[in-house]
Amino acid sequence: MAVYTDVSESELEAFLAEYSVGQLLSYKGIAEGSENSNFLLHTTSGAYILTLYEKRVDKSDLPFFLGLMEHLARKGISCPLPVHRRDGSVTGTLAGRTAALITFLEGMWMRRPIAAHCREVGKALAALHLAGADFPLTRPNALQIDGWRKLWDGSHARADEVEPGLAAEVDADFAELSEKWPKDLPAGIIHADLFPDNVFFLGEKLSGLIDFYFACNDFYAYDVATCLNAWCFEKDFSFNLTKGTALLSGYQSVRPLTPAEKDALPILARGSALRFMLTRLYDWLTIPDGALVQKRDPMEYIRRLRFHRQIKSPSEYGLR
Ligand SMILES: Nc1ncnc2c1ncn2[C@@H]1O[C@H](COP(=O)(O)OP(=O)(O)O)[C@@H](O)[C@H]1O
Ligand SMILES: N[C@@H](CCOP(=O)(O)O)C(=O)O
Repeated sequence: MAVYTDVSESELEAFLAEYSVGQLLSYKGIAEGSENSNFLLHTTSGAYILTLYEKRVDKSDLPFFLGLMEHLARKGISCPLPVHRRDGSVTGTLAGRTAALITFLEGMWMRRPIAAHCREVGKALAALHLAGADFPLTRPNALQIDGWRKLWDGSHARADEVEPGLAAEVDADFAELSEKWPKDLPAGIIHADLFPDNVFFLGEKLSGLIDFYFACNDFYAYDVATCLNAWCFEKDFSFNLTKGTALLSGYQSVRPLTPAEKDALPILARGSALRFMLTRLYDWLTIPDGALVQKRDPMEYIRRLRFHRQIKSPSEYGLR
């Protein structure tokens, strides 16, 4: 459960007094998510999400994240909007944490996405890339190879507890990825975490994107690779070519990939799998058992890494 910080009714009411959102009617912690503490709020003016920013969010990045949501919404991307306080600011302090109120988005995330959902996600991702192109702020991706190394340094010594031989296996990935990582591909604002739990649907129609707290500037095709990892593998870790084809053709119907982006897809998919394996591994080894947060299995991403290592051509992802 992602509620790291408890909030009392009286402190929440004092926080809300700075906004023009009416009176608090109810609030409850949201079990889903892993990075921040989230609450669903009902006030006399409607439903809102209250987020208290926790360990992985650098508070100096909040103008980027919240400003990006406003920019994308203005450009027609369906995403939450930060609610402004009476003084015009979009963050305040609550229970000792920096906190923001954002609008509630209707819809639910797909536990078992089908190809039609993957196609919609591909289209939405490309639309996000185009809409972000003139966003004036930038944020380097903290989770590129150097950032991965820091995570790895904190986990390496215990990696073999998860699976014997894992440390050596991942060391070899680092060596190869450092050598082959692309240097020059089309780049701009990327979501960087567009997993199924961050995409809402009403039926088969995509109703919105949430959770921009990993958004940054990086290669667009890296975002595509992350979506292939997050949306197109089955529970048995087989890659679903029909879903891959749907996601990639959806993306390309809005923003065609360049030949260089297509060629880079296997190495980007491998790097993306390594990145998510590393954050999961770090949490797996450091979050105490019994903590109120759902730990995600790093092995799911080791299995993807193993798949990407043996890819010979980007067409194996369903690329046309
Ligand atoms: N704007 C929103 N509208 C509706 N539900 C939301 C919204 N933002 C977050 N949620 C709910 O909160 C959960 C956690 O949000 P998320 O931003 O993914 O948290 P975290 O950054 O901690 O992973 C989501 O799965 C969703 O159920
Ligand atoms: N998507 C990441 C974890 C980040 O969680 P989120 O709830 O913020 O999307 C993973 O699956 O490892």
